[in-house]
Amino acid sequence: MTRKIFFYKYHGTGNDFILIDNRDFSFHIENNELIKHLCHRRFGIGADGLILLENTNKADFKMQYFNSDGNLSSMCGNGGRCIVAFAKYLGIIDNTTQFLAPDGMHSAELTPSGVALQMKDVSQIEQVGQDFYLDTGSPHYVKLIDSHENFDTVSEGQKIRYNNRFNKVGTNVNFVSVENNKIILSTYERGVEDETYSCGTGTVATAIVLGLLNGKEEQELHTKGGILKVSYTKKGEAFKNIILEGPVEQVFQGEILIKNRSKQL
Ligand SMILES: N[C@@H](CCC[C@H](N)C(=O)O)C(=O)O
Repeated sequence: MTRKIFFYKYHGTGNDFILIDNRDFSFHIENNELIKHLCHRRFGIGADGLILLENTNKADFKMQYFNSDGNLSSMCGNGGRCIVAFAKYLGIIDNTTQFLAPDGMHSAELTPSGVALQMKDVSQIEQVGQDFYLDTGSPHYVKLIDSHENFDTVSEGQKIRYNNRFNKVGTNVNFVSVENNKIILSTYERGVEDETYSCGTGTVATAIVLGLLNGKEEQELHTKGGILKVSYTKKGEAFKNIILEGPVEQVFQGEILIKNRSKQL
């Protein structure tokens, strides 16, 4: 028998996601093969990840995030911005919200230019040679490079993501250059195992690293899929009140046909 599940497709600066209203818990999160299939760009809908909006008694809603490999993962900044717009679309929230995400509670608001999302405070930043490693809700390695011209983010990203240190748990890898006064960022994402057009937690990690070096508390970063703004307050060693802001867009609605593909659904 074929079952149908309604889905929505959103992107935040080109980081694209399948969103499902799972307040009735009818979509089973153990179904990693189905999630992987839905995210497949040839055989499925195609997306960098899948996000479930669920009920919780602790906040307006709960966000569950899966990478396109089908596995439940840590925080997704662009996905967090998309789910806020989705909650507004569903009439769950008005213009401000508190919601529960994989790394804890977040507050967010809809702004004229999209969604501004408060990210978790960051105080531990490890220097690795000339590079940096930090957790902004998800783990991020940040490397400063001279230029993105002829730079291969996938192969350079894989060298770090699969090195002895990160091979098992993985890391996202960000490359940043400053060209013509523009901050240009590219990201190799674990769990997608490819370059994505933008990564919210990676943009925050990169802005923090740049903030350590240039002292600025507000920066605009250019990703492949658009511009994201990051601001924060630096208190001693800690970066607090971190806000990630940028556009989000609902681009599709449709029905997923479940043809006995999965035992759980
Ligand atoms: N695209 C995301 C990051 C998603 C999580 C990442 N792939 C991981 O598993 O660490 C973002 O916008 O932050």
